[in-house]
Amino acid sequence: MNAQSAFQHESKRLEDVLGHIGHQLGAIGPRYTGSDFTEQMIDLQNEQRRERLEVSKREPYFGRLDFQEGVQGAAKPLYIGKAGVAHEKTNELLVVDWRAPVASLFYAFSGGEAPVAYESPDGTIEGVVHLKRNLMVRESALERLVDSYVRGQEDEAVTDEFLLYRLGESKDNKLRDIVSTIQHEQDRIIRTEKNKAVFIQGVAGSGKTTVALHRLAFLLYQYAGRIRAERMVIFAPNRMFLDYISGVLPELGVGDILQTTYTEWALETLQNAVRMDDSADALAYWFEHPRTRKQMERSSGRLKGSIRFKEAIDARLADIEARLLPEEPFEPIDRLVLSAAKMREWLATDESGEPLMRRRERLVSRLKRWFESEWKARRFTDKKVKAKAQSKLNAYAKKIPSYSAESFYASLMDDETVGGLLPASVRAETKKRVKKGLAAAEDLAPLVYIHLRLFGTERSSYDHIVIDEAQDYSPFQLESLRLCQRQPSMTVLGDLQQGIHGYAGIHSWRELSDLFEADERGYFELDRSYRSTMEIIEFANHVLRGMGDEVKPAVPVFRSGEPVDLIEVREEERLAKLADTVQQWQGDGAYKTIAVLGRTAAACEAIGERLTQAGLTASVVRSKQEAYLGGLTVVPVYLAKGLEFDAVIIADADAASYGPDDAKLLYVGCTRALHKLTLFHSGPATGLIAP
Ligand SMILES: Nc1ncnc2c1ncn2[C@@H]1O[C@H](COP(=O)(O)OP(=O)(O)OP(=O)(O)O)[C@@H](O)[C@H]1O
Repeated sequence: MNAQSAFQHESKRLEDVLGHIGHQLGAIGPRYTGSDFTEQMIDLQNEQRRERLEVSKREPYFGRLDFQEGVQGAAKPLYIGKAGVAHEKTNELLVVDWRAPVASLFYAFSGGEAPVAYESPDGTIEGVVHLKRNLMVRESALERLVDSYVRGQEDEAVTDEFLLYRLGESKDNKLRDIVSTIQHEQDRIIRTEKNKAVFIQGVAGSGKTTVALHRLAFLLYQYAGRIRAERMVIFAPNRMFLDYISGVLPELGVGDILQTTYTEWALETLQNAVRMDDSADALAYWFEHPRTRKQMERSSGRLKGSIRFKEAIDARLADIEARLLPEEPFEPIDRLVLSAAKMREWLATDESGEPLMRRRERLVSRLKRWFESEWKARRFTDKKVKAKAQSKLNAYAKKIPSYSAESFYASLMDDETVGGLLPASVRAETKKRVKKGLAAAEDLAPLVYIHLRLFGTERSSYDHIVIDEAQDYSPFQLESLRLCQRQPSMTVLGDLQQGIHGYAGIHSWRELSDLFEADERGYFELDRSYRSTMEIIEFANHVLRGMGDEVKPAVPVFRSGEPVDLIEVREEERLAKLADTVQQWQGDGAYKTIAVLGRTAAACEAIGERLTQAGLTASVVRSKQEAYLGGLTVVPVYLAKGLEFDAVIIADADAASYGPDDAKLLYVGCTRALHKLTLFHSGPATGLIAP
C-alpha cells in the first residue's frame, strides 16, 4: 500500500471509530440531579465515562501495531490510544488502552523480523510484528502518518522521525503527556510492579517527571480496585512546579491525586503546631551569597537529615518508653495498690500496635477502669474518699510524661548523645526556634518523624508515593514518608548532577536506597535527554566536566538546532542588550516560552524592571510563586529546576557569579532550554564554560 492510500485507509477507519465514540457519547443521557444515592453513583460513573470518551474523541489513538500471535495466522491491527474503546454491540476492541499488556509491544519494539513477546495475565505471548505506524490525530482529524517499521522492507531499524517531530515543537506553560512516543527505557520504568521503591537517576530532560506521572496512571489501571487515586501522593519542590505539571494527569484520565510539597505536607501532619521560620529561609541563605561546596557538606541540614540523627531520636524514644512509668505503685486508697510492675506489664503487652502517646492514653484510661472496678468490687461508698482517690489518680497520671513532637524535639537538644552529632550553636538555635513555635526546613523531617512515632497519623496509609527532585531529600525525610506506608510502593526520581541543594540533600543514591531491603527496591538510569538540542546538551555536559567521575553525560537524541551563543557585554549595557535579544526573539515569533535566568533574586528583579521599561511583558518568579504563566519569565536559576522553556538566556555567566563550585547550578540553567541557549557575561566569563 502506498503512502497516499494508507492515509486514505486510516482516515476512513478514523471516521468509523469516531462514529462509534459519538454514538456512545450520545447514549449516556442527561445528568442526574436528584438525591437518590445509587442514582448519584451511576451518574458519577457516567460522567467519568463521558470525560474519557471526550478525550478519545479528540485523539482516539496514536499508534497502530500489526501483531501476529504465534507462528501462523494473520496479523491483527491493534490501535493504541489513551483510553480503550470497545464496539458498543460486539464488544470488539476498537482501541487498546496504552497501559494494556499488549501495548507494551508498541513501545518495546525496535524493528527486525525476530519474534517478540509480551507478558499477559495468561503468561507470555509470542508473535511477530508486521507494521508499526504512528498516527497523529488532532481535533478528530488525521494529520500525519509515519511508518516506522514495515515487515519485509529493507530498512529494519525503527526511525525516530515521529519522536523528533514531537520534540521539535514549541512548548507552552504546561508539561504534556508523552503516551504516543514513550521510549522503551521509559516504558520499563512505568510498568514496574507496584510493591517496590523505584529509584530513577536520570539526566536533565530524560523525562523523569513525565515518566513518574505516567507510572501513576499505569498503576491505577493495572491494580484497579486495589489501589485508589485518593491514596496516592506526589511530592514536588514547590507550588509553581506543581502547577506546571498539573495538566498531565487529567489528560491521562487520572484525577484526585494529592499533589504537595514536603513542607506543606509536614506542617499539615504536625497539625500546624509550628510555623516556618522566615528568617531561616534556606534558599536566601544558600543562593543569594557565594557559598562553597565544603560549607554545604558541613551544613546543619545534612546532619539533621542523616540516619545517625534519626537513630539518636530512636534511642531517646526507646529511653522515654522504658522510663515512662513512675517507679512507685499507684495507691489511690490505703491498701488498694496497683504495683508499678503490673502497669509496666500492661504497657509492654498492649498489643494495639499504637504509637507511644496513644498507648499512654490507653494506660491512663485503664488505670481509671481498674480503680472503678476495684471500688465496686470492694463495695466502697464514701464519696469523700472517692473524690480524694480521683485527685490522686489525676496526680499519678501527670507523673507519666506526655510529649508533643515539639517538646520532645526541644528537649532532645539538651541530650548528651545528640551533643556529639550537632554543634552546640545549632542545638541552641534550634531549641530557641522550636520553643517559639517555629521550624526551619531542616527541622521538619525530625519533627514529623517524632510526631508519627508518638501519635501515628490520622490519614490512612498511602498506596503510592512519588518524590520528584529526590536528590534534594535527606534520608530522614524519606524515612518519615516510609512511616506512612504499610509496604514500600514509591517512585523516587532525581538527578545528582542537579543536586544544587547539597546542604540538605543526598550525595549518592545509596543514602536513600539503602533504607530499603534489596528485594524492596529497584534502580534505573535514564541517560538520553529529550528536551534539548544536541548543541545545548553538549554545552551543558561541558559545564560539568570538572566534576570528574561523578559525571554522567547526557546523551542527546539526534536533534540539531542553533549554536549556543556566548555574548560579552559591558556591565552597564547588560540589561539593555538582554532586552534587545528578547525583543528580537519575540519579533521572530519562533519561541512560545522564553526565560531569562539570573543568578540571584535581586538580579532578577533588576532584569524584570528593565524588560518592563522596554515595553515587554515579563513575569518575575519569586520563591513563593504559585503558578507558572508561560510567555516571558525572569527566574532565579535555582528556582528554574524542573521547568523548561523554548529559549533561555543566562543573564550573568560571569566568573563572579558562577564559581568553581557552581557547576550544578549552571548545568540546571543550561538544561532548561529546548531550542535556543544564549549566555551573557561581562568581564571574564565563568571558568565553567572555558574551552
Ligand atoms: N518519550 C518522550 N517523547 C516525547 N517527549 C519526551 C519524551 N520523554 C521526555 N520528553 C520531553 O522531554 C522534556 C523533559 O521531560 P521531563 O521534564 O519529564 O524531564 P526530567 O528528566 O524530569 O527533567 P529535569 O530533570 O531537567 O527536570 C519534556 O518536554 C517531555 O515532554
